[in-house]
Amino acid sequence: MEKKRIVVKIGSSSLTDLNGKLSISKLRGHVEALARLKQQGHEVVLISSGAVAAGFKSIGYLSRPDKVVDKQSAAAVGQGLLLQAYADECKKHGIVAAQLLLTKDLYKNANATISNLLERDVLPIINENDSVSVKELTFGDNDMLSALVSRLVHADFLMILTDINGIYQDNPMKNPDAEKYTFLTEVHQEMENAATAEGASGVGTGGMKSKVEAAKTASASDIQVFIGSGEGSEKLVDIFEGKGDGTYIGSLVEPKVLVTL
Ligand SMILES: Nc1ncnc2c1ncn2[C@@H]1O[C@H](COP(=O)(O)OP(=O)(O)O)[C@@H](O)[C@H]1O
Ligand SMILES: N[C@@H](CCC(=O)OP(=O)(O)O)C(=O)O
Repeated sequence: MEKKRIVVKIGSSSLTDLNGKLSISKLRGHVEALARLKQQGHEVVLISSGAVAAGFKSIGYLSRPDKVVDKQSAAAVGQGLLLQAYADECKKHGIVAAQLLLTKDLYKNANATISNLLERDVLPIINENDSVSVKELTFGDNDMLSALVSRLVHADFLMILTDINGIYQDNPMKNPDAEKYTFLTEVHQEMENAATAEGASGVGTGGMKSKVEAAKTASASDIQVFIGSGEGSEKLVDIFEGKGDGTYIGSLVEPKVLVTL
């Protein structure tokens, strides 16, 4: 199989339990799938949310806080815990994990470091440096961060894992009859209109809207995009092979069908 450079983005909704707290068992499942993808010979970069989810309880909040400074404080505590959990799980698969906390004004400086880490078979794990990112200087959310990093490192594939199995014509939480987009060659206007900022879980930022914007940014640079979910240790390999449960945007993965609604 041809070696590809793959960026995997895991959102808060895919890392948390029903109370919005970091779920180590979910994280463990993702690491197993990342390890399988690496075993196939691909270069893998992980963009992981979850710092706020991992930290809010330790600093006295019963649920995920809303105020920016509270989230920044929760992230300051949680990021260390998040990375420790990743490092522990990665070690079980013989993988060394590296942490990169990026800011919007300086993220391009990370390019050489990421490439060097990939050459050394290390798994770069990237998050926004939440505690120092103020409103004017944030990526918005990790969806756009994942698209920009994908462009920076000339990735072939961006896989955005979330709590829903793809992009629907309408938010399925409101409209259960909404149909799903499966394979598209590019983001089109109907899809942009369909994707709302609402997040069902309440732990994510940006909802589907930010994922579609990220998909638009990445696919404009010829990066194949997948947005959806999956189960088990083969889920990322399945996504790579076109068997993922979600929406594909781009022309790397068959079938190359443009769906127009
Ligand atoms: N058109 C749509 N298709 C699918 N999901 C949508 C759509 N519009 C809004 N959503 C919502 O977006 C949510 C995922 O976004 P979010 O909670 O931010 O995830 P994450 O934490 O993974 O970044 C879904 O749970 C769903 O409720
Ligand atoms: N950087 C924040 C997450 C921000 C974010 O975009 O979250 P999500 O929409 O769940 O990917 C954190 O680590 O908690």
